[in-house]
Amino acid sequence: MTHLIECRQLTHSYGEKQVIDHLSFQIPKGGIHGLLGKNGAGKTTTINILMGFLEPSGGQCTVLGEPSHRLRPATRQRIGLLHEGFTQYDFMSIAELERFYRHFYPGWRPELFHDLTRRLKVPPTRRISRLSCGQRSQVCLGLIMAQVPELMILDDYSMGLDAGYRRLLLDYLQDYAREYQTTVLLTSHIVQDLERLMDGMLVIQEGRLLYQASRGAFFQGFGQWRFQRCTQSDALEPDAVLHAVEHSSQHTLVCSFQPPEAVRQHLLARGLSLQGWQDVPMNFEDAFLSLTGKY
Ligand SMILES: Nc1ncnc2c1ncn2[C@@H]1O[C@H](COP(=O)(O)OP(=O)(O)OP(=O)(O)O)[C@@H](O)[C@H]1O
Repeated sequence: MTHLIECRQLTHSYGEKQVIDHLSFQIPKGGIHGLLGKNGAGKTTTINILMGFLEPSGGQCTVLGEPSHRLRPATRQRIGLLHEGFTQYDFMSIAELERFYRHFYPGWRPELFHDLTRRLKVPPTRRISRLSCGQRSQVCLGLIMAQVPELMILDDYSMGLDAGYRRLLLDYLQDYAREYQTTVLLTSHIVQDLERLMDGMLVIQEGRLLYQASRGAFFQGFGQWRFQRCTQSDALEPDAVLHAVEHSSQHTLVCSFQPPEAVRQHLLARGLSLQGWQDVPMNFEDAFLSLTGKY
C-alpha cells in the first residue's frame, strides 16, 4: 500500500447543504501533510469521514486500505486522532487516563506520554476537567504520541497551545515522524507554523480540492508580482494564467503558478505597460492567503 489515504469523488451533505464536493486526493505513506483551508472549508468534515464517524453521501474513501466507514477495530488502533484538543473521560486524572489508554495499544510507550506531559507543571493527580484548554491539548498529544500510530491525524493541533509549546511540538513532531515512520495529516489555522513542518500540502476550498503539492513545489511554482495600478489593470480578472488579482491604492498585485516571464507576456499582450514591475517575496502565510483569497 503506497497511499495510506485515498479519497475519490467524495461528497457529503448536511441536510440540503453540500459541504464536500467531489473531493479527490491521496496521502502517501510517510511525511507530514497539511490539510489546509479557510474556516468552514470542510477540513473537520473530511477528517470525520476519514475516521468513519460520518459515512460520505457519495464517492469512496479508504484509510489504511479499508473503507473508512467500515474500519476494523484493529485498523483503528493504528490511527491516532486528535480532535480539536478534545478528550473523553475528563473525570480522570492525568495519571489515570494514561493507565486507562495504555491497555488499548500494544505498542504503548509511556515515556513518550511522560516526556510531553511533565512540562505541564501540574501534578499527575490533577483531573483533566481542571486543566486549561492548552494543558488538555498537551495531554491529548501525549496520549497520541504514546500510541506510536502508523497514521496520526491532528485536527487543529495548535488549539490553545502557547507559542513556546507550539515550537517545542513542531520540533518534536518532525523528529517523531521520522523516528517512528508515522505519517501525519494535520490541520491548523496558524499557517506560519506549517511552513517549516509540512512535507506536503492539500488545500480545500468550499469542499473542493483547490491545490495539492509538496511544500517545495508550492514555493517554487507560486509567485506574486506588483506594478503600478492603471485603468487597464483595474479591469484584470483571474484567468488561466492569473490565479488572483488584487489592488492597493497605487499598485496591482497578481499571483500565478506560471513563470514570471510568461505572466509578464500575458499582461503585456493585454496592453498593460507594467510600470514598476517587481517580484513580491512571500512567506507561507502570504502565499496561503494569495492562494485562497483573504476573505
Ligand atoms: N453538523 C453539522 N450540521 C450542519 N452543517 C455543518 C455541520 N458541521 C459542519 N457543518 C458545515 O459544514 C461546513 C464545513 O465545516 P467543517 O467543520 O468541516 O469546516 P472546517 O474546514 O473544519 O472549518 P474550521 O476551520 O472553521 O474548523 C461549514 O459550512 C459548516 O457550517
